Amino acid sequence: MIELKNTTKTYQAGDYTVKAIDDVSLAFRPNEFVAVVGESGSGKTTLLNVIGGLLSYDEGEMLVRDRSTQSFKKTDWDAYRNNSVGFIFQNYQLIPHLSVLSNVEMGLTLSGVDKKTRHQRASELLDRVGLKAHMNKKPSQLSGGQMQRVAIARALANDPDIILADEPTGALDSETSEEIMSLLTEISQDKLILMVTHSRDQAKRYASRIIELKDGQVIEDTHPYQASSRDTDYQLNKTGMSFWNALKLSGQNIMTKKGRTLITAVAASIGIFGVAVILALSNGLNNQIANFERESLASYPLEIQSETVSVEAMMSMGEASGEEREKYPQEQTLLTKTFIEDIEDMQINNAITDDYLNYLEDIPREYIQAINYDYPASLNVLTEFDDEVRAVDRSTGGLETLPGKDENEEFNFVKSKYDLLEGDWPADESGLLLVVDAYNQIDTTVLDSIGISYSDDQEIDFNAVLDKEYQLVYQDDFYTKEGDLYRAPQSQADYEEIYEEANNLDLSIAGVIRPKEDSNIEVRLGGLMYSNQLKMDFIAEAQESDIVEDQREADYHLLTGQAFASDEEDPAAEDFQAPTQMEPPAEAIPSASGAPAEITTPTEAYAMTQASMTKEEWLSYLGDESKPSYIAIYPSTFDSKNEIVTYLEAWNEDAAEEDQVIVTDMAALITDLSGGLMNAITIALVAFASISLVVSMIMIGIIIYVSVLERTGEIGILRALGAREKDISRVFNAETFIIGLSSGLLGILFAYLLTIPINYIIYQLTELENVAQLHPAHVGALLAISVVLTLIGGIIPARIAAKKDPVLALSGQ
Ligand SMILES: Nc1ncnc2c1ncn2[C@@H]1O[C@H](COP(=O)(O)OP(=O)(O)OP(=O)(O)O)[C@@H](O)[C@H]1O
Repeated sequence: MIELKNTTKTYQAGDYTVKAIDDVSLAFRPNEFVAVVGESGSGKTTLLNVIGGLLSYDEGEMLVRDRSTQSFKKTDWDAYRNNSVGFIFQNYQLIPHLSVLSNVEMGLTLSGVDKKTRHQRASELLDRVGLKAHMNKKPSQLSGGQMQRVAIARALANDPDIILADEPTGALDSETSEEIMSLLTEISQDKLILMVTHSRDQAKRYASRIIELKDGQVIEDTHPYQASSRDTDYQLNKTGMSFWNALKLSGQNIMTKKGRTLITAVAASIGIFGVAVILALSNGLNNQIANFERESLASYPLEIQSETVSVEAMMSMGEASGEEREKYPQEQTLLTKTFIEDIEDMQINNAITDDYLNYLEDIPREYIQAINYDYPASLNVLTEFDDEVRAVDRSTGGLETLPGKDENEEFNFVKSKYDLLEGDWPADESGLLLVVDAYNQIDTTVLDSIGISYSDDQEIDFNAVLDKEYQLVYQDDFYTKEGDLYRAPQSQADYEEIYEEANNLDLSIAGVIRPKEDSNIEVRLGGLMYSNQLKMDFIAEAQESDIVEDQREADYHLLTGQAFASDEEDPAAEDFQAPTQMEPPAEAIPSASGAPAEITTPTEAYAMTQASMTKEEWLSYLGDESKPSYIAIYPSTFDSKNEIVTYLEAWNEDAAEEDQVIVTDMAALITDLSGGLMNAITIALVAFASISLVVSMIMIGIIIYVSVLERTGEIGILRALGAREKDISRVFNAETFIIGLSSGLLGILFAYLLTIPINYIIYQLTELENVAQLHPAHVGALLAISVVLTLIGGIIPARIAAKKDPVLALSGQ
């Protein structure tokens, strides 16, 4: 059955070594009751543990059913203990948090026997040791003798070949001892029993063979045996514990320390709780921002300008040129950069061709609220003010076209976005609208320009400005031919004269309007708005005018007689205009009825005679250009804007590079900024809260280590029953898993509960509803993070547990 050949086991204790078993050769019969006796320290327990596979021998050989164990790997020893050996200890070694039945079943569980068979076999054995009625009790509810019977039943569960009993009656009174001994005698009918005992009497009474040890050597053997039979078909059935069983085992263990586990889980949940609250808030705020954008930014148009400089290019103006340069250097040296030389490359010339305009016309109408076209032509609008006639100065504000291709469209738009405070909506193009801001204000500079008198302490009645008159003067009347040149009006007398021209179109203020409360249109200065049709008519007239027809022919400026600036001019030349002048920023936000910076006053008209002007620019200014220089597309909804963007991008995909048109999306720019900021704040806060996750992780590690210390005995028993090292770490990983999952769930629960008062407070402060919202994806991720982090925290203690020496573990070390 079992055979030791010159087996030696040496303990290394500090400097000196102890040969606990010294060159022992013994063979055992398949069924006999062997008592091992000897003085204390003679090596009895060591012999038992070597035979039981709990200790490895150093020299010699051990055969199991004639098979050498020298080639046994760790897991083979585990399987050997599980399949072939049953242990009975002096102090019973039952797992306290499992029922009697589960204790008996454990060995079967480890060898993968199914639940039903397990249950049947365990109850049979409990019946055999007379404890069937107690099988659902916990070990602590039994007497010593009863506990030892449970241990015997457990030792028999896997039907092993060998039962190893180390002083099985050492803790029992004599009467109970006798009962246990008769039970063992009965078992020895068909099994090998090796029993360590201090009592020679007991050995003589029950054992069929007595082996006496002294200093690790056999000094007496009453019934020696020579192994003869050859039995070589010994097969090991590998053991293992499924994660589910580990979970059940640890779950039952945790049930014995509910309070502590709960406190641990609560403490560990703080990190998850913090991150969950931050994510809930940032998720909610992002939703709020998205909603806000949907509602408000829908009114921002998509803009197309004939000439534009990309935002990125503008931003690069103050930055280092080329390679990385140090900011605020110490060196007393001057460095060069070539921003202005490079600006030409940064400038985008959008080819607004007829084809492109037609393409814009084909945008499905349901996507669009209005399209606003602005032309470079400048209207000559005059008005009377303090008995003087003056031109309305568009550079300081006052005149803007209404968005919309035709009257229908522009009035739909303006009516949906503005309230009419006084007067009527214009009946035709001669009607102007006076725009005030949310406080009913108009800037004084604008009032000066559009000729409305005011004094600081006096409010102007809306009725006083209604019907105020203006004159639109056509080019033929505005510019007078003098010889080869033309003259722009300069004196008060000139203005008074042209103000009375019969051809002039009479304009008047038809109504006063203000942006609706929910329109999100911000009026900056206030001023006048006129219909698109008015400008189209003016342009049509201008194209037939003398000055335009003559200017087309002439190569010099008809006001000054001087040559024009060339189109191919070197941009680095001295009269280069800074990009801010190329594209007045006011035009970027056309809804702010402010100051589209086109030039109409005498002084500024004079500026148009500057040498920097090209012929083309001057002609456009006069009105010889029917293509818009600026287009604003107002989407009907936030979603339809994306449709429009897709539609416009399709044009660029098909077009050659020079025909591509860059569309500016101010709203997207704002969105990117705000979204990015929100994400940055979230990341910072989550990183902060994650510190507590790390703290939790360390805490879990410590708690699991404490659990390892407490469950040391259990580790020993499980190992004796055949559990692999892997199964032991699995048991503790299961424990961390339970703690991690519960702390994650608790953290989420607390975070969810906290969102209720948070939302209440935010609502009281801002009237924003349900800002803090936990996203299901975040919940899932946080639970996973909680479990993974605690598992990481538990790895080291679980490894310590797995590496524990089973013999030491059994003695509680
Ligand atoms: N883990 C160990 N490390 C070092 N020495 C050990 C260890 N375990 C046992 N020994 C030594 O090995 C020898 C045999 O010990 P063992 O426990 O086998 O004796 P025993 O006969 O079972 O004693 P007892 O009857 O007191 O239980 C003793 O000298 C003991 O001190």
